This record gives sequence, C-alpha cells and structure tokens, in this order.
Amino acid sequence: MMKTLVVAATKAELTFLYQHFNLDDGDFAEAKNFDILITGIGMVATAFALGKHLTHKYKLVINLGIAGSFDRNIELGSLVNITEDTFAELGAEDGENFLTITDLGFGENTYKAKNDISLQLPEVSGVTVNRISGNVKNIRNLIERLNPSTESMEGAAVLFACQQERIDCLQIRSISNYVEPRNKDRWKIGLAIKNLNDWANAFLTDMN
Ligand SMILES: O=C(O)c1cccc(C(=O)CC[C@H]2O[C@@H](n3cnc4c(=O)[nH]cnc43)[C@H](O)[C@@H]2O)c1
Repeated sequence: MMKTLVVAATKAELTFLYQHFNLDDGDFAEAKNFDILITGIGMVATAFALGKHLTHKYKLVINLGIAGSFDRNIELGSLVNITEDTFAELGAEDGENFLTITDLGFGENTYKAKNDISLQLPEVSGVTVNRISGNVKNIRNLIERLNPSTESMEGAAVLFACQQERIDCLQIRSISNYVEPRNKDRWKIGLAIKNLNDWANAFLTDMN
C-alpha cells in the first residue's frame, strides 16, 4: 500500500497529530497509512530532509505548517490551501529591479501543488523566503512583484521536490500572523497550531 508523507518544519506544529495517532516521538514517525517527516526550519533543511526521505513509496506529500498572511481578510488561525508557491528571493537585484531566475534564463521560481484532491479551503498563492518579512519596504516590494497571500520558509521547497519526483502534493497552512513589521505579541501561534492539527487529524483519519 502506498503511503502519504506529512512534512512539517517543527514537531511543535504537529503536537496534537502526534498525540492523536499515538506516534513515537522522533523526527521521522510511522503510522499505518502515513509517515511524518520533521525537516527543521527553512528551504535548505526541507530540501535536504526530502532528498533523504522522498521515495516512490509515497503517493502524496502534505506540507503542514503555520504561515504569515499578507491578506487581512484571512483570519488569524484559519487554514488555506497554498496551490502555488514562489521562491521569492531566487534571482538577482538590478538596482531597484528584481530579476527572477526565469528572467535570467535559469528555470522556474514558481511551483504548483499537483493533486486531484478537492478541499473546502480557500486556495491561495504563497511566497517562500529565507527571512520572515518585517520591513515595510520589502513587504511592499513582495506584494508589488508577486501579489502573494501567504509567506512561509519551506513551501516552495516541498512543491519543488514533489515536482522533481512527480509525486502529488498539498500544502496546507494555518495563519499565525500577518506579514508586517515584527510584533510577536500579535502572533496567534497556539490557535493556528490547534486548528491545523484538528484539520490534519480529520483529513488523515478520513483518508484511511
Ligand atoms: O521569534 C519567535 O519567538 C518565534 C516563535 C515561534 C515561531 C517563530 C518563527 O519564526 C516561525 C517560523 C516558521 O513558521 C512559518 N512562518 C510563520 N509565519 C511566517 C511568516 O510571516 N513569514 C515566513 N514564515 C512564517 C515558517 O514557515 C517557519 O517554519 C518565531
């Protein structure tokens, strides 16, 4: 039987999923129909972990995590299905302009989550960055260039790996904060994680 691979940056983001399915407490945990891979934060850690673990025994990869939202109409703690994700910093600065790697002739910087699963969640596009945006000028620039709804530090790396291996993939994230000058007091990480885990527990149970 082919399994699903659940990928998250930190174990904290999947706390209740580990509890619900009574899983062993490691960075790679196995359940009957799915495995969990904890990669560490960021694109490099994610790509490295997927390079080691992503094989054709998996029919689907689900990237779960928290994310920032550029869109104030998306409530903190609510879930989105990120169907397209862009490596926002991959390219070259040219004075005030930014040249993507596509502009430079070196391939794609945007990847789609390929799957035939229909979910009752808003479908949005995201950016993936190395540093959480917290500077008004950078935030404005990202919105002008890419008009993203969400920001994470791993999403595009997961979509990239899945495209390389031709494995279906979903990216579901729960909004913990708005993308704005850093103000940790306004982040709702606990609520975002609770709602993310409730969704994941139901999805992974129904899938079985
Ligand atoms: O600084 C802290 O105290 C702190 C506490 C908990 C979490 C953090 C993070 O930096 C979380 C990064 C983690 O979450 C994703 N994430 C969440 N919001 C954003 C965002 O606005 N922009 C980019 N990434 C975000 C990200 O995918 C990381 O995995 C800090």
